[in-house]
Amino acid sequence: MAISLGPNQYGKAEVRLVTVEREGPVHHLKDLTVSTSLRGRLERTHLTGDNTDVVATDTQKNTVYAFAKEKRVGEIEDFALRLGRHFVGSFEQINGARVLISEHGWDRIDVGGRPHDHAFSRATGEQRTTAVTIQNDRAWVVSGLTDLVVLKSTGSEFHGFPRDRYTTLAETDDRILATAVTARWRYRSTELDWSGSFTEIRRILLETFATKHSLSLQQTLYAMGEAVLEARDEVAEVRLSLPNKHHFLVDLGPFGLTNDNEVFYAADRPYGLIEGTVLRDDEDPKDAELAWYTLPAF
Ligand SMILES: O=c1[nH]c(=O)c2[nH]c(=O)[nH]c2[nH]1
Repeated sequence: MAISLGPNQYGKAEVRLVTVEREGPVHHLKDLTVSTSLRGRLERTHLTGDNTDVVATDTQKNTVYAFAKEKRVGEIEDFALRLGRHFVGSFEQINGARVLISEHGWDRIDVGGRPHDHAFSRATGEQRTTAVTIQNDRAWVVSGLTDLVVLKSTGSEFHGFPRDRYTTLAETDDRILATAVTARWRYRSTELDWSGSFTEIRRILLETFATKHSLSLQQTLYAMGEAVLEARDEVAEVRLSLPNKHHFLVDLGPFGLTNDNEVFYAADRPYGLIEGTVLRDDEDPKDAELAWYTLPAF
């Protein structure tokens, strides 16, 4: 029986990097979690333990910190591209790299109506993300956001689904719709105004969630992805993962009270999980395959 080494990668996961950029008394904070993975001619270490080709994960971590000092970190996409290209360009045996970065937000503390120069409070759980893939001299960028929690208190219905002997869910033409958006979008280019693009895509996702009258979370998911692709030429495809954060009407009957869509129980789990991809038809599927390889499907 012949046995061989299949696809593999290795690196340092979740390097925590915080930088302070000083503009006189005003400080600018960047708070990142960076993961690097390298691919290439790595049979020797796996098959015999000969580490000649292994760029140590410790070296990968140190490179993240040194790069943060040597040049302004800037946008997470640019930082990830620099790191990935460095590893592939510097080591002949390494022909591919994946760099994942999530950015944690900090808001300036308001003191007497003025944003403080150097004191911050952690923003919500929402994070901005990027996944950069380098393969020889090519690069792909998949950016996104996680945990953008949204709720609309009307403008959402759910009915017309099949009923069998296990179905108890009541049909509704007016329910709360709430979710924590994880969105990732694949860019068609590696040189962009990343921050401007992110801000616009986030705005479009929020606006569409708010304004699209929803007959299902699936319909809302498609509408959100479609709106991004219609407005943003730089985006090739959008993947969304939307947990349905159910808000159930509380039965107030036992207390002799009616519930006119006013009192809800916010369930923690289980939750519906609606996931999907919205695509342009004219894209090369090979690009998508390489850009998403080993990333969560949604
Ligand atoms: O928007 C929804 N989609 C579903 O597939 C579903 N299933 C369910 O029980 N509630 C909902 N809501």
